[in-house]
Amino acid sequence: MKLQLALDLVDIPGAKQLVAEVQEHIDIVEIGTPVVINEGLRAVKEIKEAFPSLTVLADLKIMDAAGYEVMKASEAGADIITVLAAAEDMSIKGAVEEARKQKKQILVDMIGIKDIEGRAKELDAMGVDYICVHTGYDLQAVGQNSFEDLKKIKRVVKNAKTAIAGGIKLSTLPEVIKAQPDLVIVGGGITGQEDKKAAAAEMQKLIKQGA
Ligand SMILES: O=C([C@H](O)CO)[C@H](O)[C@H](O)COP(=O)(O)O
Repeated sequence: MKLQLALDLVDIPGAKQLVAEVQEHIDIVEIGTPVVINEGLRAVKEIKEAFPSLTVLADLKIMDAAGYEVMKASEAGADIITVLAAAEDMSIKGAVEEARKQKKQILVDMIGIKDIEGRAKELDAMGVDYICVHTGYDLQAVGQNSFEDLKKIKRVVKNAKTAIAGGIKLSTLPEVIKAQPDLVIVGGGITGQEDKKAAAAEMQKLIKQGA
């Protein structure tokens, strides 16, 4: 089980500072969608150059023109690129094909999907690398989480790795770990803490114990 730090509410210098602080306690650093919107793929490039040994995920949430966008994110240095599960199958397949060419990986984000099991089975058959259940900020605000959805995908996914994102905190991490995802994605649960390094270290410890 791996820990991914999601960076959403920072600029490039802020991202570098944060990664420098917690890097020994995380496996993957995510350049979040708001950062890509504000700073472009330059954010991916600069973080990869500054921290070459860390796996970098570009959270582009691709919906169309997937092959092209995966190619551009790959050129910027992303190791993993996100595509939305709601995208057309043609787009998912295009993303997987381009990622194979570039020796990169695709994480599919299930945000907004209603038939979790059905879509996860289809995505698994299309050869995606990760399937991620995700409660976005807007549903976190009304108290939702993806813990049950994680159990659902764990039951049906045979090949892809499983991941979970959305409002995970130190207090809820043990419940997440029990369901044994391959990847736990945490943003505010680390970046919103006063002592970010301590929060990341504690999460890493729990994950290592539970893996
Ligand atoms: O993907 C995300 C969200 O849609 C904003 O881009 C976040 O990175 C993801 O939800 C993890 O962040 P937290 O919910 O703060 O843990």
